[in-house]
This record gives sequence, structure tokens and C-alpha cells, in this order.
Amino acid sequence: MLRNSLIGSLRQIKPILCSQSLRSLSNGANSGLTTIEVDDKSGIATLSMNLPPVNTLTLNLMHDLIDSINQIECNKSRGLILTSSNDKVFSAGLDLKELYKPDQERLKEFWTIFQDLWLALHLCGIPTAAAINGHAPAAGCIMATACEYRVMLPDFVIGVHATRFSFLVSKWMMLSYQSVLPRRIVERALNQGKLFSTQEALEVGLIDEVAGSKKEALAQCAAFIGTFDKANPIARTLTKRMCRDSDVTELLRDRAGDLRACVDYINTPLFQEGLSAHLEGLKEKK
Ligand SMILES: CCCCC/C=C\CCCC/C=C/C(=O)SCCNC(=O)CCNC(=O)[C@H](O)C(C)(C)COP(=O)(O)OP(=O)(O)OC[C@H]1O[C@@H](n2cnc3c(N)ncnc32)[C@H](O)[C@@H]1OP(=O)(O)O
Repeated sequence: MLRNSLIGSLRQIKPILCSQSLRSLSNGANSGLTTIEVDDKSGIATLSMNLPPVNTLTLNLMHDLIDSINQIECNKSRGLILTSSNDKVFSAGLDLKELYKPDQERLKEFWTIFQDLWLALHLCGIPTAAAINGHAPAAGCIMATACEYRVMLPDFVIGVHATRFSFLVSKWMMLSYQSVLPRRIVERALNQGKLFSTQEALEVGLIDEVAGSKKEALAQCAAFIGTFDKANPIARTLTKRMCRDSDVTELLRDRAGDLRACVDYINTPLFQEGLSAHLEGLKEKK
């Protein structure tokens, strides 16, 4: 796929070899946890996460997201809008159950596919936008920041609150946050474990616009994608890649090292105790 070719050479355009027609998007071999709808008039693809109750990023959902992003790119859609079928939660972030007392091989697979998902979104050749129609904590926020534009509905929260339960983030996740927000705000927000309300997110620039409904959010994302109509698509893709090169290289230069550091940290008592308390807190909320 296009993304994989970039790992070898970030500056080169790989010819798109896919032969599917624009309207024939199907979910092929994936688990059906995502849906793709392509607007006939605009050619823009809406990619919805559909894993009840809260779109946690499980291995299967991440696999389906990557597969769908590749399909959308290969079918030469004009743009990609990432959203959720749930009307309260965009994504609750990584599946915490995968991190609690994990099987070591599965944990490696889990973290590697999370890296893959971030790369797929970050390097997607077509314009991307997130219609954030619900809460977007932690990796939900990181996925949104990997897109080029964010429109959010009122009365939800977004942010990386990892320190609240003794989690750390990898440097590439921090860089994603920092590509959208000024460094001093990221430093403070990460250290505080801050979740921004929709209004606060707009004020600091974590999101670009607020929408009154999901329909409006999708329209605002589509309008953003339309702003690239005058740009040559290949020049645009190369320019996007150039702009994102240093963040992506940070992960690509030592993916194995990142994996090792994460696995080591996740296995520490500090992490496991924090996670256990967090999982209890989620249960007690009921
Ligand atoms: C170099 C060193 C690097 C070290 C790296 C170390 C660590 C790696 C991690 C790095 C960063 C972390 C990334 C993440 O994404 S971790 C995930 C963080 N996410 C959360 O904490 C979100 C928790 N969830 C919520 O706050 C809420 O669920 C909500 C999203 C606001 C939605 O609220 P509501 O609609 O009221 O739903 P419920 O709370 O009732 O949830 C429904 C059921 O779903 C379960 N749930 C929720 N979130 C998760 C999750 N993330 N993973 C697994 N399960 C989740 C919840 O427990 C409910 O289950 P139940 O119905 O069985 O009780």
C-alpha cells in the first residue's frame, strides 16, 4: 500500500496500483468494524468507526481502520473524513484490557498495529479531516491530531490524560499533539493530564471548528477538503509528507526501540497499578 512505500522513501510517490473503481468500496477481509461511504457528488469518503460501546482501539478495530484507509487511498477518493457511528464517543482510545496483565506477544502485536495506524493516518496521501462527534480521550485524540483538520460537536472532551493513571506517551504521540498545539500548551496539558472541553479545545486550537450536529460537522470537514481543489494532488501529497517528515521519521528511525520501551513500561508495577485503579474507576462510575 501507499503508506508502506513511504517507509522506504518518504519523498517518493508510489503509483497507485489498485484497480477497484471509486464506488466499489467494500470492507473485504476486515472484521466489519468500520464502514466507508463515498459521496457520489464530492468523491469524499467518510470512514466510520463502529465498535460498540465506545470504539476502543482493539487489535481488530485498528486493523480495520488501516485496511479502510488503504482502500480509500487506493480508490482515489478526494478526501477522507474520520468519524464514529456512536453519537457520544468518537473513540475511547486504546483498549485498556489489552494493556492489563498482557500476554507479551499479543502486546507487541497490539503496539505495532497502533504504530501502523498512526502512520497510515499521518501519511495518508489524500486530505484528511476528523468529525469528532463524541468524546475523544487519549489515542482518540491522537488519531484526530493525525488528521489535517478537526471539527467537534459541543459538550464533549478531547485530550491526552495519560498521566492521570500513570501512563506515559511515546515521543511520536507527543509530536502529533505538538503538530497541532504550541509546545508550551502541550507540555502543560500532557503533564496535567488535561481533557479539554469542546470550547477549550477551540480556544487553544486543538480543534478548528465547532459544529451544531454531526451532519454539519461532516459538511464542514468536506468544505475543508474542498479547499485543496486548486492544488495538484501529487504536489499536495509530497508537500504534506515533507511537512510531516520529521514527526514520522521520529517513529520510523527506531520502531523496534519504541516497541521495547512501551512493552517494558507497560509491564512495570507503576503502570499496572495505575491501570487497575483506572479500570476500577470506570466500573464504579456506573
Ligand atoms: C516510552 C514509554 C512509552 C510508554 C507507553 C506507555 C503506555 C501506553 C499507553 C500510552 C497512551 C495511552 C493511550 C490510550 O488511549 S489508553 C486509553 C485511555 N482511555 C480512557 O481512559 C477512556 C476511558 N473511558 C472513558 O472515559 C469513558 O468510557 C468515555 C469514553 C468518556 C465514555 O463514557 P460512557 O459513554 O459513559 O461509557 P462507559 O464509561 O460506561 O464505558 C462503556 C464500557 O466501555 C468500557 N471502556 C471505556 N473505555 C475503555 C477503554 N479505553 N478500554 C477498554 N474498555 C473501555 C467501560 O469500562 C464500560 O465497560 P462495561 O460496560 O463493561 O462496564
